[in-house]
Amino acid sequence: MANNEESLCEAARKGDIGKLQSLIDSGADVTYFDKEGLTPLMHAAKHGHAEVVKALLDASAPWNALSPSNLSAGDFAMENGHQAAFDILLNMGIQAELILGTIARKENAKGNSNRDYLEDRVNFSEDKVMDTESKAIMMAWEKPLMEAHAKAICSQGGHILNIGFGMGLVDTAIQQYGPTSHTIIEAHPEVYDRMLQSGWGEKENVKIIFGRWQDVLSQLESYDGIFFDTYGEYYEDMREFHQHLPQLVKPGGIYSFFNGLCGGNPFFHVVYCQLVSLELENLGYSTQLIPLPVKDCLGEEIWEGVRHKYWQLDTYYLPVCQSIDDSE
Ligand SMILES: C[S@@+](CC[C@H](N)C(=O)[O-])C[C@H]1O[C@@H](n2cnc3c(N)ncnc32)[C@H](O)[C@@H]1O
Repeated sequence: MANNEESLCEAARKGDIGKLQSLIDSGADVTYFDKEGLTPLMHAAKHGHAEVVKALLDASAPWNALSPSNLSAGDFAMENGHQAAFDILLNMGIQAELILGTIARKENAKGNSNRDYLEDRVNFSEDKVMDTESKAIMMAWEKPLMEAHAKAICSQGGHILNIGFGMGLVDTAIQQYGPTSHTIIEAHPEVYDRMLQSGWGEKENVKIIFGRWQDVLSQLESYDGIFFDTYGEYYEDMREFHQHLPQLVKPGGIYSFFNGLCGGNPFFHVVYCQLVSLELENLGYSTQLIPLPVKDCLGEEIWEGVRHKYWQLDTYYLPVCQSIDDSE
């Protein structure tokens, strides 16, 4: 059973491109998982056979299939330091996601992706805010990251916009820079009530706008610093927000966002970091990704009672985006 496919895996392991190609031509299944749960593409990537990786991708081998330990071919290439194979897989991932994005835009369900979340209850505790499915909306371990984001977007002073209040960590840090104005958009009624109860409505330089950012765009001005960190939305929603940056960011202004993109898989995270940088570049923004080590703030106990571990990587890449015209 599956003799051709076992031979395909073997040819991929050995880098035998001739054998591999003839197996593909005779109809061997490139989507096959062997008894270890690995695909021919994973074997080729693990051993750094770039030519074989390319041939398998050309034959429609899935670039994003996962092994039982949740690793993709790109992760195997990355772990083993095979740059050429890694580059081919990275390129493939970016192209595939660009196409997916185009399809998503065409099928756009009119941007109501987190309607259920916004109508549901929210549980607040000292170290996290959770939804009713025990998924974390925001967690206290992110505090140093939020402080670093605040520092980046407040570096020009002036008028600051934050989208998504959560635990108010980034907003507390923004206040420490004494901005001229500090606008906060928050869409969840319970988070909004809590903001008011804790005095955010009385701060002199703070303006709170209640609603989804999509619905309140007409109330916005332009800002020296903007931070975007919502919950329950898709990459496509953030991409839609990015289309508004030219109107929202003042000349010389800084934009940043919570970079939790594919935070559960190292290779997919690299794909999305590159993808978002590329898409921002097409809008006229350069993106610097500043590495911040996070391993030390992430003990296993942090995730107790949390259903989805949304971050599993050792380094956080904090994006700092600026108009390309400003940085020239
Ligand atoms: C991850 S939390 C933000 C955490 C925040 N950066 C902090 O430092 O605590 C996301 C917040 O965005 C809000 N939110 C979700 N979708 C939104 C939308 N479309 N517009 C505005 N706020 C939204 C959620 O209710 C939640 O309070």
